[in-house]
Amino acid sequence: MIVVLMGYMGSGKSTIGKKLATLLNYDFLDLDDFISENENSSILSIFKEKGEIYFRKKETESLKEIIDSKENVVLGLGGGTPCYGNNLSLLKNGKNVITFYLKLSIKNLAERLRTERDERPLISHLTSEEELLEFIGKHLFERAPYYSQADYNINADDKSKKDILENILMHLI
Ligand SMILES: Nc1ncnc2c1ncn2[C@@H]1O[C@H](COP(=O)(O)OP(=O)(O)O)[C@@H](O)[C@H]1O
Ligand SMILES: O=C(O)C1=C[C@@H](OP(=O)(O)O)[C@@H](O)[C@H](O)C1
Ligand SMILES: [Mg+2]
Repeated sequence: MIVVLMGYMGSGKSTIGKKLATLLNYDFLDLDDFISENENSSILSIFKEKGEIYFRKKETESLKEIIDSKENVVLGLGGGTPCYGNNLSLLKNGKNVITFYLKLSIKNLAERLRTERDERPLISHLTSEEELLEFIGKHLFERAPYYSQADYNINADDKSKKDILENILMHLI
């Protein structure tokens, strides 16, 4: 089985994904890290030096490779992954792929991302709190229709990591 976590930047895909993998005794794969390692470059540098279109191409190629070749892994996507190209179809049609959307409010996301903008090229330029809130609001409105097609929507707003993990595990066991 491939357990996939999707959701907006800062929703906890990487953090929860690692813990979930440990609990399931699966390997954890973070799509961003997979791309970074293959490209020998940080996500921020890939965006800066090669541009977002290049990143999106690598993102789709990497997703395909993982879905075709891995088993018993938890996969944390990037925030944009389900919203580009045929990525969502790859996930929905993948054999033994189960998808979870970590769903958080704009307010919760902004609180987390306020201190974590530097490594995230799409928001690193936003300086004021109002700008960040406005950006997330519009962006999430565009992306939510993709995220909500996950097999399970997990309410992660104000929830502890433990609560979120229990909720996910409930659907897996
Ligand atoms: N349930 C939670 N409660 C509080 N903070 C959390 C929770 N889940 C994740 N975080 C924190 O939110 C930040 C973003 O998490 P991260 O896993 O990097 O998100 P993503 O990979 O979805 O962008 C990190 O600082 C992480 O420690
Ligand atoms: O939302 C996005 O389009 C992106 C989210 C990032 O991953 P996280 O969601 O882990 O921050 C990373 O893939 C890249 O910066 C683009
Ligand atoms: Mg991440």
